[in-house]
Amino acid sequence: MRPDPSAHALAPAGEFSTSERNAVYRAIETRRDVRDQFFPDPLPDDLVMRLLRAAHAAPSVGFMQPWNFILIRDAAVREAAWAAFSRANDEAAEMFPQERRDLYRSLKLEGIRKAPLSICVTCDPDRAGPVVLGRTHNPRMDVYSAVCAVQNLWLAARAEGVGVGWVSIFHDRDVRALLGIPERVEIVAWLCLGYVDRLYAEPELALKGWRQRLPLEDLVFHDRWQAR
Ligand SMILES: Cc1cc2c(cc1C)N(C[C@H](O)[C@H](O)[C@H](O)COP(=O)(O)O)c1[nH]c(=O)[nH]c(=O)c1N2
Repeated sequence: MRPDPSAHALAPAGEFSTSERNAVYRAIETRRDVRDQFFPDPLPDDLVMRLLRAAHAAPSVGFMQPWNFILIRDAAVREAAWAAFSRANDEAAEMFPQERRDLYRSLKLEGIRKAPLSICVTCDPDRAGPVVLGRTHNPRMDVYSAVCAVQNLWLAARAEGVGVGWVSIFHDRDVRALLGIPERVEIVAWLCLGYVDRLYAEPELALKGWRQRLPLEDLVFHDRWQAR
């Protein structure tokens, strides 16, 4: 039976108070990718559930909610993930020109062993059947939806005093084998989570001279693409 739409009145959008609005922007602007500042203390289950509920509140194409969240607390699994990272990171280092390679190698690019919890976020393209509202002309839309879930979790974590670090320096096949993820399911993110009490004021990669934030005005076009 179809739900009766008239039974669902629109709720007032409501205004955010100034402090609520400031809090949202503060979470956005001070969120950081965390690699090294994790405390080892386990995250309470109710906190993890709040973060997952934030992720699950994300927008998704055709409301397909294609995500799964694999919670990884087992130190042996995290150790194996770190080994997979380490192999991939050695390969990655070789791909940069010599003058960048030493700087690359000096960067800490994961917190897999230090963070008490990892979450692997996946995208199941079959979650809502073969034809999905909004995905028909761009099959990547399901993965974009899963990335929205990651960002919701990341911002909620910032407000909870929990650091999050996204690690993508892996061969897909290594993570797939480690966690038993079927071929048809896409691996979207490996996230490291743990309490933090200090965060860099700017992206660590900027502070360490890897790459600087681009001026926003260079990225905004009006009405059409502008060659610059
Ligand atoms: C899809 C994706 C994948 C990765 C990242 C991010 C995203 C969005 N980032 C984090 C990235 O380096 C970081 O977001 C930027 O440097 C900006 O810093 P803040 O996030 O603002 O601290 C990241 N960082 C890292 O140390 N190792 C990694 O493998 C990755 N992978």
